[in-house]
Amino acid sequence: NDTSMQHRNLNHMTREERFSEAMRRTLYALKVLLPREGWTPVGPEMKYLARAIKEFTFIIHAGVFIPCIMSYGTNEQIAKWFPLAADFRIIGTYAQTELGHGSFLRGLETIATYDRANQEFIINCPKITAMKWWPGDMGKSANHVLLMAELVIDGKKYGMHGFMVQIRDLTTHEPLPGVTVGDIGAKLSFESVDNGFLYLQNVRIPRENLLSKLSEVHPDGTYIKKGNQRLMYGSMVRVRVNLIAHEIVMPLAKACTIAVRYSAVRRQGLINPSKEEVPVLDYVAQQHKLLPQVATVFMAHFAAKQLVKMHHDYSLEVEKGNTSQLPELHALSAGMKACLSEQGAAGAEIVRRACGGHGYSCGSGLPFIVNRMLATCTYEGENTVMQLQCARYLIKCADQAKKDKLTGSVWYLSDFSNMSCTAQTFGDLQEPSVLVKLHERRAKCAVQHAGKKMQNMVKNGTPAHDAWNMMATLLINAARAHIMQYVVGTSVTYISELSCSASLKKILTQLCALYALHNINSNCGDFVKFGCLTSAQCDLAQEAEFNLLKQLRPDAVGIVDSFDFTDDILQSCLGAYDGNVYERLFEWAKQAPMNKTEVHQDSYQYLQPYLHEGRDVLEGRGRNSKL
Ligand SMILES: CCCCCCCCCCC/C=C/C(=O)SCCNC(=O)CCNC(=O)[C@H](O)C(C)(C)COP(=O)(O)OP(=O)(O)OC[C@H]1O[C@@H](n2cnc3c(N)ncnc32)[C@H](O)[C@@H]1OP(=O)(O)O
Ligand SMILES: Cc1cc2nc3c(=O)[nH]c(=O)nc-3n(C[C@H](O)[C@H](O)[C@H](O)COP(=O)(O)OP(=O)(O)OC[C@H]3O[C@@H](n4cnc5c(N)ncnc54)[C@H](O)[C@@H]3O)c2cc1C
Repeated sequence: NDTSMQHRNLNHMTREERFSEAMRRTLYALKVLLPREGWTPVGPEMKYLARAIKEFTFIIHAGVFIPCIMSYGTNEQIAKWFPLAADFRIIGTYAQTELGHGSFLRGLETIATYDRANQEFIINCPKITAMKWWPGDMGKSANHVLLMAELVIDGKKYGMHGFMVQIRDLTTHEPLPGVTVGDIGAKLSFESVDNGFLYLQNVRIPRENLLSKLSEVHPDGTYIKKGNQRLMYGSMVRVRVNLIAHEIVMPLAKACTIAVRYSAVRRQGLINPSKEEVPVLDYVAQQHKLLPQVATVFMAHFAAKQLVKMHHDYSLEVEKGNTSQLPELHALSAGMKACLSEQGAAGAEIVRRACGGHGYSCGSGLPFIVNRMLATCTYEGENTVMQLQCARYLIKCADQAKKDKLTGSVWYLSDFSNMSCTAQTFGDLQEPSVLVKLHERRAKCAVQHAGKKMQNMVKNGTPAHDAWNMMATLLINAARAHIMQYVVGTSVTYISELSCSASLKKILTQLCALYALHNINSNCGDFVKFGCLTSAQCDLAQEAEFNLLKQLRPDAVGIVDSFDFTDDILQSCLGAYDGNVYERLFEWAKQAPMNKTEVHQDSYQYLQPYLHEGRDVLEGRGRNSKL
């Protein structure tokens, strides 16, 4: 309720106004509202902010830069930089992606060469493709970067390492010598974020600025490895784990809230010709668009909670020196980020489109959400690349399953029990245990199918890397199937263990079944091809989904109300709690800058001459037509 936190109408602001407004609001929130004993920029308050502020700055500073200091810094380096970063006395970003490389990290070209005589690293972008490009907060805000660069000592390359590099003067904010930095220009979304470019030319930093938890360089240039070098990729794992809740579940919940509320208000057309116009939410076609997306919000939320717990437990083990969980966590986080961002972004567009013309208006709040969710499919690991990383792990596990009993998220790959489905009615197919088994079997068959195809190609003389490349689409499907069985399985377990009222558990169970059935019906080719379902059972699966839509329709608005977004957070004329859609749309449109004058001044410049001529024609005064 603090007016300083209330959103102004972002759609009627320029990009620079939005950049300034987001910075003002974020700093106000962080500096005024939140500091409490033990506050940290990655604590629960940040989660509140991520929910409450439609556009805020310093996402990378708080969500990536600071956690990286904790992950890659020694205790001394943490003691030095964490307090400065937590109090915003330094503003940082995570500068890894380059103009020429983002996915293939071994191809990064920025070099950090050790200068033994001066005990410094010389940072250099040897050519334009080495320039850092995309990091958030880097164009105009950050004065430091956590620079990911190839470490070179005496001409020998040691791979990607993290370096703390100051890029702007802490007083004047001017770029330092050797630093060319700026904003990369307009993007599909994240208008308020200054994603930037950074060209470093022979910038010198002290030896102590190599973040040295995992490796260090002694004054004489001796390189010491201190841990599993794959932990150098740990920041990306953490962000992939965290972004699911904040950048996928939360925005999709907002979009569903808007679309379901609007669909309950919007009357359009007739179902029974003898009755009055119906709310579009009464159309089964509309329920089929909206309710599976509502279900996705809950299931992705439950699965993300499990992943966050797994990441937390893994982090505790890493502190003890045990990194054995890293391969599974990497595969799961990469796969979850890719598959849920794909589902979430597609789902947000489905519900936007379900709102007709007003869903195309920025006043609905939906285009903002859709465009922003599209970015989740690219950043923090482009989805295709992430799905292939997940598949790489699955293929290895499938081989291992032939001789070992697997555990963890891949346990089903060594489950050779009879998994045939005996469902005879659509009710049988709404049973959580049946749905879990179906998803496990489909995933196991998809992984084995891709693996078998590649093995056969290699047996016939195809090089393994070519077989991998040619079967990539099957591998990606296997990764998706694996994640779907993980989401369904963890959600069923989570709901069964949830202590809540029977009526709430019934609704959550129905939503879980809806999510699973919608996934089956959207991928029934796999389920039939792998013998999981007969054609007749596929019909029952569709019947089961339609039955759940009917059961959930009466509670649809109550379910999205439970997300408890305020009108200020939603910023939507269609999704406001009072349902006064038309009055809100009209008021919103009238505030558009285009309407600040009755006649737009450019009309006088370009249109007026023709208007006069038009009047002459209308009043019978001919004119020499030159047309
Ligand atoms: C309150 C805060 C809320 C959070 C809100 C967040 C908002 C987000 C805003 C947006 C921020 C965006 C930031 C960015 O985009 S940062 C840049 C992200 N970039 C990437 O993700 C790059 C993706 N590419 C890679 O990770 C690697 O290049 C790739 C893994 C694809 C390949 O690496 P490499 O060639 O070195 O490895 P291989 O494929 O050959 O595999 C080698 C082995 O290493 C294992 N591996 C790979 N990655 C990891 C990892 N991350 N962790 C652990 N292990 C890993 C891989 O499995 C191989 O193992 P095996 O040999 O055993 O199979
Ligand atoms: C909004 C936003 C914010 C970002 N913030 C940051 C940030 O703060 N810090 C940072 O360092 N970076 C950031 N990035 C950059 C982001 O991490 C990269 O864009 C991402 O990693 C993808 O890399 P790329 O852009 O080089 O695409 P590429 O890797 O070039 O991908 C291009 C295409 O090639 C395909 N492809 C690539 N490799 C393979 C493969 N092995 N197999 C099959 N297909 C492949 C991809 O699937 C894709 O379709 C941000 C990007 C965006 C959009």
